Formats: sequence, C-alpha cells, structure tokens
Amino acid sequence: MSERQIVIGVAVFQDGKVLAALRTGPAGGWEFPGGKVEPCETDHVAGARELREELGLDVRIGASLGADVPIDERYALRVYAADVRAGEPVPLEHAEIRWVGPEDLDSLDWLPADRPFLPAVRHRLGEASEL
Ligand SMILES: Nc1nc2c([nH]c(=O)n2[C@H]2C[C@H](O)[C@@H](COP(=O)(O)OP(=O)(O)OP(=O)(O)O)O2)c(=O)[nH]1
Repeated sequence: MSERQIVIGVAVFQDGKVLAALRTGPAGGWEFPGGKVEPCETDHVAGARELREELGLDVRIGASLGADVPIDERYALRVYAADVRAGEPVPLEHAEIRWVGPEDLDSLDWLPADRPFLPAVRHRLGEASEL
C-alpha cells in the first residue's frame, strides 16, 4: 500500500492552555486546526497556512508531538506544537474554538486520531511553554 498523505494538526499553546477546534458535519469532533500538506509544501508551511485560513492566526510552529497516527487508509495525522506570533483566533471554518486547560482536555469529544496526542499535550501544558 502506498504511504498515507499527511494531515497536519497544530496544537497552539498560550497561557497554559491549548487551542481546540470543533469540526462541523457528520464526522465532526474536536481537533487541532490544520489540514492536508500540499505537494511541494513543508509541514511547517502547510500548518501556518491552514491556521491563517481557518483562524486568521499567525503561528510559529515548533516540534512534533509524537509519531503519526493513521486516520484512515489514505491519511495520517501529525501534530505539531506552536505558539502565537500575532492575532486572535476567529473560527472562520469551525463551529467553535476553545482554549483548553489540562483539567478539561479529556472532557472534549476529540476525533479518534487526535486522542493519542493528548498525553504529550498535557505534558506540555504542565511545563513552561518552550517550543
Ligand atoms: N485538520 C485536522 N484534521 C483532522 C484532525 N484529526 C483528524 O482525524 N482529521 C481528519 C479530518 C479530515 O478528514 C482530515 C483533514 O481534512 P481537512 O479538511 O482539515 O484538510 P484540508 O483543510 O486540507 O481540506 P481540503 O482542502 O482537502 O478539503 O483529517 C485534526 O486534528 N486536524
């Protein structure tokens, strides 16, 4: 089978919280904003582009938060940590966005592929926000 195409999720950290976004539609659920990497784009360029498009937010993307997680036969999710360079997030394409602290992380109905990243997200929320 050919390799899965990568979907970038961007975990934006600010003031001890992480930004979660609610995807609309039947396959909806909470996710890290982002999207598919276009041909010839790096992960970082794709992630920054998607966050400008989806949230009007300018972010600085740092390290990945763990191994890729299969979404289905065609796609796999890769999540990066990021911080805000400029702007306030606005849900231009999502039903809702929320800054989530460590205590509320588990109570959201996350998409299945996102759940394996939550321990790394929680770990980061407990640290000084170094990318
Ligand atoms: N962006 C994002 N997508 C996720 C996450 N978890 C997860 O299973 N997905 C799935 C949902 C979608 O089927 C797919 C990403 O699609 P997308 O709609 O965000 O990608 P895109 O912006 O490039 O969309 P398109 O132009 O191809 O329509 O990955 C996540 O944390 N972030």
